[in-house]
Order: sequence, then C-alpha cells, then structure tokens
Amino acid sequence: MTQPAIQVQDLTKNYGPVVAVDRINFEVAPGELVGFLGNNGAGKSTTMRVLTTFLPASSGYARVNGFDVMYQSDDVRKHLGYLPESVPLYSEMRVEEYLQYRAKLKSVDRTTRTKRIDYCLDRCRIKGVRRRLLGTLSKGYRQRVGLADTLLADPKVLILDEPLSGLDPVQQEETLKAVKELGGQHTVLFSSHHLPDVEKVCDRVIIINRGRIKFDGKLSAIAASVPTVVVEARGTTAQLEPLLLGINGVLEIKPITAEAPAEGFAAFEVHAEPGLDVREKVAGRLHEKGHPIRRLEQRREKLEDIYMRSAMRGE
Ligand SMILES: Nc1ncnc2c1ncn2[C@@H]1O[C@H](COP(=O)(O)OP(=O)(O)OP(=O)(O)O)[C@@H](O)[C@H]1O
Repeated sequence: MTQPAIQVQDLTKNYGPVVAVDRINFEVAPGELVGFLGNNGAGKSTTMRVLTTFLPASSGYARVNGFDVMYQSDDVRKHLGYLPESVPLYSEMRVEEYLQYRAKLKSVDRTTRTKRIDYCLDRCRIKGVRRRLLGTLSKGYRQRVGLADTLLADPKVLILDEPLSGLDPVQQEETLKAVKELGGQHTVLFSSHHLPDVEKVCDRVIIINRGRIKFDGKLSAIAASVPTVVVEARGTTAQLEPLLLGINGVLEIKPITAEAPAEGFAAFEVHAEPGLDVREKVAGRLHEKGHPIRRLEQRREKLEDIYMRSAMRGE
C-alpha cells in the first residue's frame, strides 16, 4: 500500500482546559485534494498547526510524508508548504524580490531559482504584479503571493488555511483555479467556509465539529448517493405514514419537522431502495386515497446538507 501523505492518529490538542482537537483520525493519500471544513472554532487551524509543526500535540501522533511531526519536524517542514490564514509579508519588498528571498531561505537551488519563481508566479496567476510592492497589494494578491511562496520548494504536501477567506468573487475564482491545478501533483489539505467552492475543487471532504471528525468522504460518493423523495400532502402523519410505507420498494419514512408543513398537511422524506424512483407510486397512492399533494420532489444530498448535519451535531 502507498504510504499516506498525511496520517493523523488519535490526535488531541488542548489549550489549558480547552480541548480544541479531540482524538481525531484521518489519512490523506498522495495527490489527493481534501477540503477541511468546520464552523468557527471547530479545530481546523489547530489541526493544521500541529501538522505543520507549529504546535505540539497534547497526545496522539501525526505524520507528513512518513515523518513524525513531533520528532522529525525538520524533515516534515522540508516537504511541506503551509499557507496560514493571514499571510505575513514584508510590505516594503516587491513580489519578485520577496520570492527570491524566500526561495533562498528555503534553499531552492540557485541555478534554477529564477525559473522556479517564474513557474510559481505563473501557477498562482500573479505575473502581472511581480514588480509591485507587497504593501500595495489587495488581500487576494497577497494571498496568492503566499501561495506562490508555499510552492517555491516544490513541497509534496500543501496545507492551506482558508486560502479563500476575505477575497472577492473574482479573486476567489482565481485562487480556486490555482488550488485546483495543484491537486494530483501535490497533496493538498485546505480549510474553507465556502462550500460551493470546496465542491468545485475537492476530491474529498473532512468535516470537523468541536474537535471531533463528523464526516469523512469522497464528493463523488455524495453525488452518487441515493436520492430521497420529499412529499407534502393533505392529511395527518398518522394517515399518510402507513400509506407511504405500504408502497413497494419504500424502506423508510421520516416526517419532516424542520420546515413546518402548511396547516392540515404533513411532510415526509421517503427513502426507497437504491435505483428506484418512487415519485409516481407516491403520487398514485396518495391521489387514490384522497390526499392532495402540494409538493413532490426528488432531493439528492448535497455537501451543504452533510455539512449542516455534521456541523450541528452535538451543538
Ligand atoms: N491559542 C489558543 N488558546 C486557547 N484556545 C485556543 C487557542 N487557539 C484556538 N483556541 C480554541 O481552540 C478551539 C479551536 O480553534 P481553531 O482556531 O483551531 O478553530 P478553527 O476551526 O480554525 O476556527 P476558524 O474557522 O474560526 O479559524 C476554539 O475553541 C478556539 O477558541
């Protein structure tokens, strides 16, 4: 089996009495592009800081490219690019000058340094601002200069803490394109609050809530999930439930209480056997028994549904 690029086992981080990360486990395969999601204070940055060796774990362990973050931190850092949430830059330096300086610090080979910087400027779509002073750049450009910096030494693993935060939609799109292109070649773990963007670029998402992992799955699996039928019809739960349950292929009925149905109506989620579309049968049965339908639709689970469920759990 290929060695995971990131491996986290029973990792816990306490800040005094605050348990920021609570015995989490996950692995990221080489080349995977994984979205790390969670509400404010869920534990994303803390996990990332442990992975990038900036913070020691309280217990458990983490490895990056096979190196232990506690005991082999130099090796971890050698093969890792980290973009913190707010990128610290020297405002009086020009973009290119800054990247030269950073490349030197990272021991990027002198003979290929200029070529490498050119490549990173191009990758992060900041060629046009290469001679600008960092202090005069907008947040989006500063963020992408930070991203170019993380790429300089061609690290195998990139950890990006909210690379899209505070950017306008155009800047978000540009940054997102740059991040997407990094997948495959690099292993990328990035945190974000922008679910539609995460859906656009990631292979997989991990959702953390109050320091615990609540969901870890491939986006392709979410897209392929069995759709649910939502039905709202005149009648009471007691009248409608047995009718729906009696339909061939229907496995489970769940009354919908989150969105209150209109007076005199009841609403349900109907879960049927995989591959079976029961909408016509539902319509036929309810019509036959004199229960007019107000709403009948097929709903496929989206990342947002999973996020809401995972991020609300335990609140
Ligand atoms: N230096 C610190 N000292 C004490 N508590 C901290 C410290 N840093 C973070 N915390 C707490 O740890 C928990 C996790 O915080 P963390 O910053 O990892 O969350 P996050 O998911 O990155 O949130 P956000 O999306 O707001 O950046 C929170 O309860 C936070 O208040």
